[in-house]
Amino acid sequence: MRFSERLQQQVEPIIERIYQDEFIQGFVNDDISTEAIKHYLKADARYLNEFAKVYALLIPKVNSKEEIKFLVEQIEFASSGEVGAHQILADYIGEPYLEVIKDGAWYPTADHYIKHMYYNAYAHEHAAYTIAAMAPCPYVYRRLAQMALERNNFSDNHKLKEWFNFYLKGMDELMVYLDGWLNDFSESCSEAELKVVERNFLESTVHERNFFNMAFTKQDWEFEVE
Ligand SMILES: Cc1ncc(CN)c(N)n1
Repeated sequence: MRFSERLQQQVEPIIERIYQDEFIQGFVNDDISTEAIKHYLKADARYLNEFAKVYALLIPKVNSKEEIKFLVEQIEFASSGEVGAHQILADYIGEPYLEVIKDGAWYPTADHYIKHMYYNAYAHEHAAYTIAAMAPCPYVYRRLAQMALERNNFSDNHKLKEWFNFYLKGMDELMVYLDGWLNDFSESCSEAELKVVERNFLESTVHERNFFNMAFTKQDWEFEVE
């Protein structure tokens, strides 16, 4: 079994838990609170902006023109293309997207997650450490979309079906690339290095779960600012 497949098998129980948690069940049942969606959008708009910048940090770590082009395309997608998925949620709650995200914030869980990626980008020269921390981002969303669309027969009136469709279609090429990088690394690195990379993937999958729960519970910092 290839390394990427082993990782994906390992995180399947975590993704099943994410699917069963209140946030995604709210999407499946087309019944999620406006406040939870707003919290998610405020956090995710910031997260995707930084996620795009983490891709930029990978450019000096790769060599071929093709890899550079791929990273540039992903910067474009994370910073602009994925707004399409956010727009579906803004339409669902009937509020203008830019208004919702204008006072976005780094809530504790989102903050922890993005720092996990930045740490790996700066602490390790090889791109695989960062890629392993980033790969659950598209992988978990595509898997959730597959689960939701396979397990439910959504009616044409289901308002959040489009959100699942967005992530079902858009992630394939990206996953082929990320898996390829991880598999190449796994063939040349030591056991100890592989353990760190594996852990990064697992930790980010847990971060994905925490991020949805952060939105559902409207998590915030517990201190007052003057
Ligand atoms: C936190 C998070 N993780 C993943 C995705 C899907 N790219 C996202 N928009 N936000």
